[in-house]
Amino acid sequence: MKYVIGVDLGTSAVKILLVDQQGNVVHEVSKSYPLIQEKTGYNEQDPQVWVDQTAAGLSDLLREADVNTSEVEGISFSGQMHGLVLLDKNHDVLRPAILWNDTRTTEQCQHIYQQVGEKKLLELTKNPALEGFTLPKLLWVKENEPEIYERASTFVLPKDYLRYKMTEKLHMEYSDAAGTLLLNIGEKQWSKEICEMVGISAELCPPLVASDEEVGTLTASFAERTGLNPSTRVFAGGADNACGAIGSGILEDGKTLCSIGTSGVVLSYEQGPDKDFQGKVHYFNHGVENAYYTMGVTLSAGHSLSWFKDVFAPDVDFDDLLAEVGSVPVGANGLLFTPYLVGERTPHADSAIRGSFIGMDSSHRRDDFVRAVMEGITFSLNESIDIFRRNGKQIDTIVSIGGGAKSEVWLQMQADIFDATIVKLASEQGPGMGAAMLAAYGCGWFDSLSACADQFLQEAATYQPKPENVERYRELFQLYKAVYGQTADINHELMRYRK
Ligand SMILES: Nc1ncnc2c1ncn2[C@@H]1O[C@H](COP(=O)(O)OP(=O)(O)O)[C@@H](O)[C@H]1O
Ligand SMILES: O=C(CO)[C@@H](O)[C@H](O)COP(=O)(O)O
Repeated sequence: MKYVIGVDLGTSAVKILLVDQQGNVVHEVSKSYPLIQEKTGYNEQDPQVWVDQTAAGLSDLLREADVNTSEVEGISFSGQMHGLVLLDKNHDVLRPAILWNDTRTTEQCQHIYQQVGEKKLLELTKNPALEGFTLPKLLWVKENEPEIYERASTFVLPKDYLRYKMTEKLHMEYSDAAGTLLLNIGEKQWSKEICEMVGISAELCPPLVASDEEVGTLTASFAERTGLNPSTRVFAGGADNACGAIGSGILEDGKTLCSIGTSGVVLSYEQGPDKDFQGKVHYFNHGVENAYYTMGVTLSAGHSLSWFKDVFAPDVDFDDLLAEVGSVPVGANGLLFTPYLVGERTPHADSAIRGSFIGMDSSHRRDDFVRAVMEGITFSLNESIDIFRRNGKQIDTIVSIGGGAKSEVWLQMQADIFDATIVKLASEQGPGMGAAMLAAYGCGWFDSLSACADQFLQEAATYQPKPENVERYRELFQLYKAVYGQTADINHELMRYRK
C-alpha cells in the first residue's frame, strides 16, 4: 500500500492525516498550541512551536499507524494564511509570527491606501487593505521595530516556514502569496509597483512556486526526528482555504464551501481573476492551476464558541456543551450574539468592533447562550452569502467543513440560515485532505485534482432547509444585521479601556 500525508497547520492546532490510495484517512493526529495575546488586537505564535508540534505529531502518527515509512510517498501542507514570519540572512526567525487575526495595523492600512490608492490596489491585488493581511504587518514592523526590520532578509507564511525547516528549501506558493497584498494575482508575480509605492524592498519577497510543485525531500535531521524516510517527496501545498476548497471538491464553477474553524469562511470557485466584487469579498489564487476563489471571512467563528467554552464551561467538552442546543428554539429565546471578538472583516472591515449579547433575560440558561453564539456565527457567515447572491451567484448547495461540521445541530442551522442544502463529507478536515490530495496528485497517482476528488471525497450526509425555520431566521437576520450599526460607536469609544 502507498500513502501520502496532509499537514494542516491551523491556528488552534496542527492536524496531520495519513491517507491511502483510495482516499481513506488511515490515521490522524492533532497537536495544539497557544495564541500569544499580549494586548487587545494582538495575536502571535512562536514558529518554532509549529515545527516542534508537527515533528511530534508526525512521529506519533507513524508509530500509532504502524506503517512501513518507505510506503509514505509524499507530504504536503495547508496553512493558516497571512501570518508574517520574518527571517534574517541565515533564515532564523526574527520575532514571533504576527497572525491573520492580529488587527494592530489599521494605520498601516491607511498608509497603503494613501500611497497606492484604493482603485490601483484593487486593480493589482483584487483585494482591499485589511489589517489581517501580510503587507500591513511588514509595514508595522518597519515602523515600530526598525532594528528588527533592518535585519530581515525575507519573509514567509506559516506553512512555508514549516516546509523550509523540513527541507531547507525556501519558497512561497501562489495561493498563500495572494493573501500578502503584494502579489499581482492575475499575473502571478510579485508587484514591484506596490513594493515601490509603499516602501518595501522587493528583495524581501521569496521565490514563488505552484501548490502541486515538488520542492525537494526531507532533511536527514527532520527525517530522523520523525521516523519518515528522507526520500519522502515534499510538495508546496496551499493556503488553508485553498486546500479546504480542494479537499471539499470546490474545483469548478458554481461550487460553494462554508468552513467553520477558528475563523469562518464562505468561499466560491472562480474561473479567472476578472470578476468585480468591488473588494467586498477576498479574491485569491486557488491551489488549482490558473483558478481562483472569492470568499468572505468571519474572523472569530469557532473562536467565539471556544472562547465561550473556555470562560463559562472550561471543564466541558464541545459535544457535551452542544448536547442540549437542539432543544432550544430557533432564536435562542430572544438572545442575539455578534461574533466580533477580535474585530471583523466581512462585511464590516472594522478592527475596533467587538461582540455583543443582545436581549439577555433572567430566564436564559447556558444552552440559550450556546445556541445564540452558534446562530450569531452563522448569521455572520450568511452576510457573506448575501454579498455573493446580490452579485448574481446562485448558491443552493454548500459543502460544510471544519470544527463546526462536527455538530448535527449546527449543520441543520446552516441549512436553515443559509436557506441551502448543506453537504457533510466523510471527513470534515477539508484543508488536511486538500493537502494530502496535492501530494497524491504531485506523486502522479491521478491525472488531475478533480480525478483525485472523485476517488477521495465522499458525501456522508445532507441537510435540507426547513421552511418554518428559514422564515424565522430570515426575520432574526434583519435584527442581527442591525446590531453592528447600533453598537459600532460604543465599541469604538470602549477601545481606549481595553488592555
Ligand atoms: N464537537 C464540536 N462541535 C462543534 N464545534 C466544534 C466541535 N469541536 C470543535 N468545534 C469548533 O471548531 C473550532 C476548531 O475548528 P478547526 O477546523 O479544527 O480549526 P482551525 O483549523 O482553525 O484550528 C473550535 O474553535 C470550535 O469552535
Ligand atoms: O485569515 C484567514 C483567511 O483570509 C483565515 O481563514 C486563516 O487562514 C486562518 O484559518 P483557520 O485557522 O480558521 O482555518
